[in-house]
Amino acid sequence: MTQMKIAVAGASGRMGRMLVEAIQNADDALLAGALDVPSAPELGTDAAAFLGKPAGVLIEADLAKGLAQAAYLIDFTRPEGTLKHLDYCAAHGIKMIIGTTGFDEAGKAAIAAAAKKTAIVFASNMSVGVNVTLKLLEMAAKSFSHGYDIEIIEAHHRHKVDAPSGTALMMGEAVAGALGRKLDDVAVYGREGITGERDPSSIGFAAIRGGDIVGDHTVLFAGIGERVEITHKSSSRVTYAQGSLRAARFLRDKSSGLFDMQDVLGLR
Ligand SMILES: NC(=O)C1=CN([C@@H]2O[C@H](COP(=O)(O)OP(=O)(O)OC[C@H]3O[C@@H](n4cnc5c(N)ncnc54)[C@H](OP(=O)(O)O)[C@@H]3O)[C@@H](O)[C@H]2O)C=CC1
Ligand SMILES: O=C(O)C1=N[C@H](C(=O)O)C[C@H](O)C1
Repeated sequence: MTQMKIAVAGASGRMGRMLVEAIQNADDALLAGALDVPSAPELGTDAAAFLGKPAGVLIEADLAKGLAQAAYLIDFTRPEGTLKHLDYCAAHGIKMIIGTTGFDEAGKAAIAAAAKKTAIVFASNMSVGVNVTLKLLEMAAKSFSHGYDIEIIEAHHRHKVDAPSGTALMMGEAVAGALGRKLDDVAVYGREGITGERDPSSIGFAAIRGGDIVGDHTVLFAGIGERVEITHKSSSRVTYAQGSLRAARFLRDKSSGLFDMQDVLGLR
């Protein structure tokens, strides 16, 4: 089988490096390009230099140069970066795997529109564990639909810029959907001061930031006399990188369409 020619955006970032390493170690993938912002100190250097084994691929800021050889772009950057890459990829038929979080509604609509021109997997969490947990949450939410308060607690490293995490929001969507509620109508993002008693239909979010926590998520169903907690903890970013490669493999035979990791993992 031919190798997938994959470029990585944000190549010198935490996820970018994980992805470069995963591609270098995969028999069915070839690192075909690397992008980063013009101010990145690593610009112009070999994307795999940090592994001590150069790939012969330089980190570029220019999209035409960085994507010239690529059939896929894996993008874990920031919404404004991803949306710029999206336009280019849609215009040039480059498939995308988008892991970036923190999009507003307009950003999500732009991704859906681009998926009419190229194939895209877009998911706030690429790990198998989190995606299976989403199914467990749907089941639990249906059983705890009355008499249980639902709160979502997430913890991440000190460098994370968006809150709540994309995963916490996906978990909120899964739980709200199973209960026939709209997350926008019931979400409570943090509490302070005289808040009044808890609205029983609400879904609360709390975000913790500190140190090098890779990503912890707990959904709490709190009743009278008991509580159930469903928790996922990532101990390494490798799970996100491997999930992204699975997503690229899933896109091999697709030329357009918007998919998520539930599609990739056959969980829908
Ligand atoms: N879906 C999933 O499974 C996962 C999603 N994520 C998400 O991925 C994203 C990146 O996370 P992480 O790797 O930790 O972050 P980092 O900050 O370590 O990496 C982001 C990279 O993108 C670059 N970048 C920043 N702004 C832009 C821009 N406007 N255009 C292009 N590139 C840009 C950064 O450059 P510079 O450092 O110079 O600013 C950096 O190289 C986040 O949104 C995070 O939530 C993370 C892990 C898993
Ligand atoms: O920024 C991170 O690190 C992570 N971001 C994703 C999110 O916002 O859910 C996925 C994972 O939790 C790590």
